[in-house]
Amino acid sequence: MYIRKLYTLVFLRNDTHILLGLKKRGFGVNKWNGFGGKVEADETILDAALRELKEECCVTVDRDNLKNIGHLEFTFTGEPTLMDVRVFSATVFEGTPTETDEMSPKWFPYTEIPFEDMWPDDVIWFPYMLKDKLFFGKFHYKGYDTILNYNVEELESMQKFYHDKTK
Ligand SMILES: Nc1ncnc2c1[nH]c(=O)n2[C@H]1C[C@H](O)[C@@H](COP(=O)(O)OP(=O)(O)OP(=O)(O)O)O1
Repeated sequence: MYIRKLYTLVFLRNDTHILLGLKKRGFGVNKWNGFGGKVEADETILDAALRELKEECCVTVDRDNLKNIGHLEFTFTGEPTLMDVRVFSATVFEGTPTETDEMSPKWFPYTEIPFEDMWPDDVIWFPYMLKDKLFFGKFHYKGYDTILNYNVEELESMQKFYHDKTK
């Protein structure tokens, strides 16, 4: 039985590029990733996603333009925590992505995503996101560099996925 901790992860995209941020401190330092973090006790997942995006790269997204596109679960050998990461994407946003204390943002063409400097799982599930498919990925790590086993599947609908999950 794991202790589930909720996180958000937001990607801004256009037809050719995706915005990633280089993490400047803390968990995942020096890795490129989307923008996100822990969901606080007093906020909804959507509110947390919007807050983290603003805090980390100074961009705001209207909540109607933030689409839940995937669900990721990470477990680690010998650790009681399950990281439950809700993945979002937006193509419409306000503001210019700007460096903050936590993240340094940069647009990458889809053909030049720096997977060698990202979490090892990203190269496995990014193709679903880039093909606009909904997805559920589960990864079990030894430490933070080695994936011991994983499964990724395409989903029909996020609503159905969460509905079925709570049955
Ligand atoms: N393996 C993997 N692949 C892709 N994305 C992630 C991981 N592990 C992760 O943690 N993440 C994502 C999930 C979150 O968006 C961040 C981690 O959030 P974190 O920076 O720890 O949370 P904050 O609330 O911002 O933390 P503080 O620095 O404020 O304490 O990475």
